[in-house]
Amino acid sequence: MDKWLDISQPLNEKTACWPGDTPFSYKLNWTKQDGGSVNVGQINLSTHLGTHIDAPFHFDDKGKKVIELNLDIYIGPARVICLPNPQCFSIHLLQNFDLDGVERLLIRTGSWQDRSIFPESIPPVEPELSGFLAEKGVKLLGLDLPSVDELDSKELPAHHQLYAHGIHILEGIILNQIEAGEYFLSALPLPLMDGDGSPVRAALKRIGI
Ligand SMILES: N[C@@H](CC(=O)c1ccccc1NC=O)C(=O)O
Ligand SMILES: [Zn+2]
Ligand SMILES: [Zn+2]
Repeated sequence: MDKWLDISQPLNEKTACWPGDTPFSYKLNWTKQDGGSVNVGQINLSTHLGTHIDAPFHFDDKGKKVIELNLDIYIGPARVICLPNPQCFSIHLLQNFDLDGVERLLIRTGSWQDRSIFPESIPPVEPELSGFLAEKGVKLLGLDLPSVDELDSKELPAHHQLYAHGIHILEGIILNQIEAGEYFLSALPLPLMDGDGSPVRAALKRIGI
């Protein structure tokens, strides 16, 4: 039986955070050290910190909230492909891969080298890629980057176009140790009733070898 491979960013105060957004914090409200019977902590963080999924409500007031998202999107077979340091994610680049029947596509770019620093710029997903991926059957796109759009984008065209084509978004995965191939993915969001996004514990298990 193959091991689960953790592809999540560990969460602590140092986890790189979107500029101006809420960083991670954890504190103990009750402690054994102070005579309590248990340690009980409290966490505070942005819903878009670290490895996380976006709900459509993130960029559309009428969009689905996290609790409404189908769990099938986040559990099941996934293909990992390597695209080292792309300028952008275009149809031109992706058409070199056989993606027929791929439901969950995870792309390893290695573009975010120093995880302790939030990147200054990232390769964006070209909005036209959405239709191309949807035709292949993709319903989840995962990147080792903090967004699918340029970081200063206000219109978020890739976010909108992906969802318009039924493709959900997983951001900030760590794939440095993951070779291209077929895996089983588990990356369930928290049951946040009003959530615009959610941190996930993302993990892969090798299949088919
Ligand atoms: N789209 C990004 C997050 C994002 O855009 C964002 C996150 C926190 C604070 C501000 C943000 N965008 C501001 O224009 C994401 O999906 O994680
Ligand atoms: Zn996000
Ligand atoms: Zn996003």
